[in-house]
Amino acid sequence: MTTAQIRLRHVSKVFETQTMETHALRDISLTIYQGDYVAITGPSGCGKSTLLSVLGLLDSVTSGDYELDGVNLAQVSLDQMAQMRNLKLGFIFQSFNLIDELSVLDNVILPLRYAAKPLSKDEMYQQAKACLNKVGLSHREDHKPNQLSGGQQQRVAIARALVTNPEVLLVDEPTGNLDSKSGNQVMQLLGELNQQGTTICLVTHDYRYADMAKRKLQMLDGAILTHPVEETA
Ligand SMILES: Nc1ncnc2c1ncn2[C@@H]1O[C@H](COP(=O)(O)OP(=O)(O)OP(=O)(O)O)[C@@H](O)[C@H]1O
Repeated sequence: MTTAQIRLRHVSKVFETQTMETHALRDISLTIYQGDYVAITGPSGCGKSTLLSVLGLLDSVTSGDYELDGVNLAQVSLDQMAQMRNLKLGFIFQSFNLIDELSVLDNVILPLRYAAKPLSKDEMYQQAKACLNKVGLSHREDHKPNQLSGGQQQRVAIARALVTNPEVLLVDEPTGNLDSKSGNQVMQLLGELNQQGTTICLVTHDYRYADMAKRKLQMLDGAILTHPVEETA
């Protein structure tokens, strides 16, 4: 686990409204390595989701540098950034964000329809079916999401995140809407994906789940309090 995949250097994020400025991230320097499993914890409002959005190229930084696989993102166009996001990153959120009108299989296929390199219909179906198999839901592929339990829906969302073969999974409170048994299953699945080589960055309020990661980062007021490994800023 030595190749740096993500490197933030002195990153800050300020949200400005007409009446106030919020310093959501303050001078964050952080390296995430290939195959890493990082859990981010901290009180409500400390900046965890903002950090994940920045890591996921869903939000820009106010200052500082972000390097993804050695590419400084300040030097790429918005189109290139969107391509890197689609190619390299997968997202899992607390709310499953599945489309109820589509079957489970069609939900999982969806990201492939927007891929830069379009696959044939057969390839898309094969890839989506393989991901559903990975999350143990092959037998539900023709169901609609609202015919599944919450835990099953989250596993569909995980299959959808995996279908583009992302190098990094960014995961925000994946168990927030689940009972503890389903939550444990989802966390076990994330652990297996990490063992198979996927880098994981997880935001969680649950310290039991944070303990499953290889490294824990604690945030407070937009800053990272603990650095279990030395950061090169
Ligand atoms: N779009 C926005 N505009 C203005 N302020 C924002 C915006 N998004 C987040 N913030 C503020 O930035 C700070 C960090 O928010 P963030 O959502 O990252 O916290 P969090 O640690 O994920 O919280 P929670 O655990 O409650 O989800 C908060 O003070 C929040 O109100």
